[in-house]
Amino acid sequence: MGMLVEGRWKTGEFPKDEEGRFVRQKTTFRGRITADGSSGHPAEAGRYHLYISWACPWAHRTAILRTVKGLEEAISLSSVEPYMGKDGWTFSAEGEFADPLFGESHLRDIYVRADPDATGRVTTPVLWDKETGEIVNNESREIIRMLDHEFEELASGPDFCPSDLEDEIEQVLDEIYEPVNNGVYRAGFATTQAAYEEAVTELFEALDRWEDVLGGRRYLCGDRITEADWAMFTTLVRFDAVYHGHFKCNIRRIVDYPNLWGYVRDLYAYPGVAETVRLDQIKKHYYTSHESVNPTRIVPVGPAIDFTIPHGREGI
Ligand SMILES: N[C@@H](CCC(=O)N[C@@H](CS)C(=O)NCC(=O)O)C(=O)O
Repeated sequence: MGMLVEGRWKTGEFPKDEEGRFVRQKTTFRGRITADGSSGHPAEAGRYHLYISWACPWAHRTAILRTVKGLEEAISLSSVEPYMGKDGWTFSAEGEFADPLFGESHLRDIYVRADPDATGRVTTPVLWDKETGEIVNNESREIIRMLDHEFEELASGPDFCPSDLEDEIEQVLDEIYEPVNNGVYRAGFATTQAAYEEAVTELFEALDRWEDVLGGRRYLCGDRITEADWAMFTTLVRFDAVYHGHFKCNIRRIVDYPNLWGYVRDLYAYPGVAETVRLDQIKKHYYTSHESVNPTRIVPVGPAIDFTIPHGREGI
């Protein structure tokens, strides 16, 4: 792991507090694309590029919104290599993981292009404006909202944050963030028993609660799929393959929860979504990148999970 300090790369450990709890750093680029262009980043076809990692659950949300909003033609996308070592995220010289815009070798080079004095972690996703040569935003929750709402002229597909549900969606996004989306990392990167147990307990309390909720409604906010579901999905779809073993989130598996397991399959079946789930890269990233957690870097072969089993949740 490392980070940029005034445009220079510094290597170091995962940030943690005095009790050994993993501390996620705040993101730094918080601009907006707007339909009317008032922000300086107008919604235009061909203008923006999404740098993602197929392995990363935060980036995965943005790749899903791009697909389900029918924006694949309008917004280009590429992935970094799944392995993230002391140099951070890297591009390969050619092929699937190359940088299609500048041919750079590291994702940090993109950050430094945007800001020669950039300070902070070099994270995916990155929403790049080809016209201004800037990073518009690198916070997934904000990027998915922009893809959902600001590309009306170019997008197809439903509104995943309709105004009548917006407050509830925001509330659910907040509610799942700490115990679930970030909770798996807090468990996995904890460096004390107490910090790990605190995170894993909160995580499974939250999963147990959502299991109950999903017994009575098809999706987190009712009968429509929303941004909150895509945010939950990218954590749950990785859960049994990486968080259960690698991050020691092993009180239960998702397949042990009838409602959560059906819910994941329901979302997986949404047109285009299965192609965004790259389990090979997910496993490779987690098991090989976190040397302190898995020093042998052996990638487990299992578990055998079939996300295509009919979910049977239509009537809920
Ligand atoms: N708040 C960010 C978090 C993004 C994030 O932490 N991405 C991870 C990959 S899963 C990353 O790039 N980590 C590299 C690092 O922290 O150095 C978001 O939701 O977009």
